[in-house]
Amino acid sequence: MSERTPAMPTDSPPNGFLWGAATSAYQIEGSPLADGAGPSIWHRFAHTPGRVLNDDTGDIACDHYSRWREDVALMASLGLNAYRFSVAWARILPEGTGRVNQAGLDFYRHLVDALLEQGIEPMLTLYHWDLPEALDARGGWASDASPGWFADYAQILYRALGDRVRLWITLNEPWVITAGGYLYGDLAPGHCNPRESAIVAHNLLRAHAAASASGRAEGIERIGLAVNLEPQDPASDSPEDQDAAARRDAFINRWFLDPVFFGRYPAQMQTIFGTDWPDFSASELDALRAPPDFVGVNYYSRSVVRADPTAQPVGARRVRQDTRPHTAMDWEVHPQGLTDILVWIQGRYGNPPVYITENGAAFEDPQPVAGRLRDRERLAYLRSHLRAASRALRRGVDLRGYFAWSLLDNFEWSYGYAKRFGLVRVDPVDRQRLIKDSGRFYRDAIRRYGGGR
Ligand SMILES: N#[N+]C[C@@H]1[C@@H](O)[C@H](O)[C@@H](O)[C@@H]2O[C@H]12
Repeated sequence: MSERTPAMPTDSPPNGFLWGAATSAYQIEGSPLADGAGPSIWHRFAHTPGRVLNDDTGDIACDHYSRWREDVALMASLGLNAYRFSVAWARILPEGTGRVNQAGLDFYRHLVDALLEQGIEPMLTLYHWDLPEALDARGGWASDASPGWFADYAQILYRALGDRVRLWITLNEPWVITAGGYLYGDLAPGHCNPRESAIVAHNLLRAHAAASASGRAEGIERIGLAVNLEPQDPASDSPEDQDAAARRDAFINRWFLDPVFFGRYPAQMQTIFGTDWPDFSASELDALRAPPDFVGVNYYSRSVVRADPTAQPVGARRVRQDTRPHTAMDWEVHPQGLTDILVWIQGRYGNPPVYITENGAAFEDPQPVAGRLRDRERLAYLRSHLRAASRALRRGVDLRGYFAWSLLDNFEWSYGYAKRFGLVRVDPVDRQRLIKDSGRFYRDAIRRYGGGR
């Protein structure tokens, strides 16, 4: 990679295109119990020995709860015109329902006002995995009452911030919430129960519908759903591999989008879960229909899929593409998959407005030298994926923005601080911020193609 900023990778995007970065509360804020906040399931999970690499916790994280003014200034210096963040439910409702913690609301109101003062559009995620511990004690997302809890929480935020936040996301990655938290158990709350996971997924969809309706009632006009999407390419032309890829496509890409757009689950879900799949009535399925005003696409990589009856519950497994570059998460670098998945949404769901709400990569960063961090691999990843987004725009996809994951190196869930996705380095000792070369590249791309703030 030449020392000079590489040729920009993309045609001019449409006017009003958002150039942002994304984070989430538990991953960056720290101070999880400050100013009256209640504990979340991630506070408990991270403090459970053995659950997180190196027993890292989000107790400090990026110390954003104290440094938010500095971080807004950092966003402005990068030229961002948008910023996606999440609200920690337990800062607003320490017990999950009932008593509102005004200090929690004030934190997010100050953050939003500071963003607006800098001409940065806030995109607010209502739920990014950190359920109040008090609600998990009452059954959590497996509880039939959970959609109501979520809708009530959402209404509090709509009323507090709806006059200044225009872009709302109900849930971040319901598939990961379900699979990580209730099927595979590597994420909070750490359950491994297929039937419970199917019920949790259903309640998450009910919660999205309830929070969407609650938002409409409050005059909120742009409510989206952020989903992790991953093209599933069969490893061969064999019927077995083709069927395996189709099952994994249903399991990962359509489990949540088909219900919200069509009011039905993919047919493969019954095959995948067998007797663990609940017998949902027609009215229960129809109640899931809640088309989002926009789809938030979190894209990282694709999968090449081979049939494998031992790889349950889908009977399919990923085949590593050893000849291709991979990130520190061992995910193949495959920018064409971003174009493909955006075009897939366009064709399957009627070309809805789309934001790339997360795209980025973890790599083993070099140490900074003379105040510069040359993260060449992350810069190349960003460049190739911006180019891929540009190809989708040329195909007529209604793409309205791109949010890099992530603004800051942060708490990467069960990997702790071992995996770094940031455009900006956060020193593990003093939390000092340092814009990496990838951040400089993004800044230059925004200046040249972004239309500015
Ligand atoms: N892993 N990984 C990085 C990133 C994670 O840090 C985000 O919180 C999730 O929304 C999504 O999984 C993607």
